[in-house]
Amino acid sequence: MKIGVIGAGYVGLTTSAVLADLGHQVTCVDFNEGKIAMLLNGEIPIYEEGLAELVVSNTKAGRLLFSTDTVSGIENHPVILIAVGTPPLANGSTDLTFIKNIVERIAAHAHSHKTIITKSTVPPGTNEWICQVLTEKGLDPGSFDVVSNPEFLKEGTAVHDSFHPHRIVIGAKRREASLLVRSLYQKIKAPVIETNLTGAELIKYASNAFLATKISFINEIARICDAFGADIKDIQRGLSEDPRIGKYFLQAGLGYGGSCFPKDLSSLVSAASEKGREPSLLLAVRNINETQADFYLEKLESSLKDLKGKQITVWGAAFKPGTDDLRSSQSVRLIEKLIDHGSSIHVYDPVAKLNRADVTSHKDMYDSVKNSDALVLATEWDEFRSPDWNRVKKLMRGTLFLDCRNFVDPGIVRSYGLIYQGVARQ
Ligand SMILES: NC(=O)c1ccc[n+]([C@@H]2O[C@H](COP(=O)([O-])OP(=O)(O)OC[C@H]3O[C@@H](n4cnc5c(N)ncnc54)[C@H](O)[C@@H]3O)[C@@H](O)[C@H]2O)c1
Ligand SMILES: O=c1ccn([C@@H]2O[C@H](COP(=O)(O)OP(=O)(O)O[C@H]3O[C@H](CO)[C@@H](O)[C@H](O)[C@H]3O)[C@@H](O)[C@H]2O)c(=O)[nH]1
Repeated sequence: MKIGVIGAGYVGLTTSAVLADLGHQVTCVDFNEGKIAMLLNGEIPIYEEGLAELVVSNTKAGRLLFSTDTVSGIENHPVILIAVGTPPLANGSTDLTFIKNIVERIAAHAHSHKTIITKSTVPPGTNEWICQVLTEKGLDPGSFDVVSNPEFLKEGTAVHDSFHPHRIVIGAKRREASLLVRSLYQKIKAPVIETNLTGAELIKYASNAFLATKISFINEIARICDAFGADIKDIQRGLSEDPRIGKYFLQAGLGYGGSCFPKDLSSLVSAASEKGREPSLLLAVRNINETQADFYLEKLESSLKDLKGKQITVWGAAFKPGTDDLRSSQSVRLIEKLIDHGSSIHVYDPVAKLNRADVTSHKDMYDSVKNSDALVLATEWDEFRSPDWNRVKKLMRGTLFLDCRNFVDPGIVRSYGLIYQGVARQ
């Protein structure tokens, strides 16, 4: 099938490469000229395991093209997949500017039947609204279909997740449109859930809200365990053995970040409030996450007495390992709090680039700890699991190690003469 994908970000680029690999003819369009120039040059603008290989092989096979020409992307493809950003506004609701822009362009340049697939995460009611706008702008309702087909990939494992999704959700008004989208993914083995447009939008929001709830739940339990001197890792193990609870998304720590959970939770809160429904659980989930960094800050403060003038090294800046994405990173939230308290910050991340005037970024993890009073592990990259602790201890001025992700063995760290600290760790 001929597909025009609008947006070459984490979702658009991955989806383009995967659809091309499944045998479709894909043109990935982005108005960011720099991004498209890189892609045309065989370079990948984001860090995502396996994506470069997939892009290169499908480009060579002639199934994957890149362009900045949105109009041709619309005119030349019967299937248009929207994967533009839907960032948060200051009040927590969703900024639909990029979606509106593309819908207007579709209205102006759709000269034959179009199946418009919304992959971007959008608030309930948005796809119905797209149908309405297209009709108001003069498109015959029979000349287009709008399908909500939300994306569930995780950054860091985006390619794998796209080939092996837990489910494919398709929201449509007409059976034919739903079947067409099903056929795009014919080669992928996954349960298909068919619903209407708003149902699909809400499955996406409910999924992210539930996962965020699990994380805030375990972080609240960690706060309680910390007060009683219990180890959260034991509680996690005990919970996970019950299949009704499950073992995923119960890693206590600094809390959730990224471009999705914080934004989508706020968007759902906003959508619910607009309809007069008080989302009290979601508000609590968000509140726990927003205050989680304070617990780690207090741990540092209680050990170092005064954070002012202290040199603190932070390992990990990305919102999670496996990505260069810094959006809503909890590590950055903690760094900003430390700066506010007068600490000087040194950062090392194997991939993410934190370019800020008030932070010293290092290319080498050992250089980053030289003369530091404390070392903070904020993102659990593999290379932080068992560094040369001897070297770390010798290079540091102080002895404090704060593990914000419960990632390393406290006994090992202590055996090198360092002080191990965490929330609810023994
Ligand atoms: N990042 C994820 O892990 C993830 C997972 C599932 C769903 N989502 C959702 O998918 C959507 C995209 O997320 P992302 O992380 O890929 O965003 P992104 O910011 O990485 O990429 C969006 C791209 O769209 C381009 N764009 C915007 N308007 C355009 C237009 N009119 N024409 C051409 N290009 C245009 C931008 O230049 C940008 O490159 C969001 O709604 C997000 O919530 C993201
Ligand atoms: O047990 C856990 C699991 C995750 N996290 C944190 O939660 C955040 C999000 O992690 P993850 O879900 O792995 O990454 P995302 O790439 O943001 O993916 C989420 O958001 C995407 C965008 O909507 C969805 O498509 C995915 O299904 C959903 O997992 C990160 O900061 C993690 O550190 C925890 O603190 N504890």
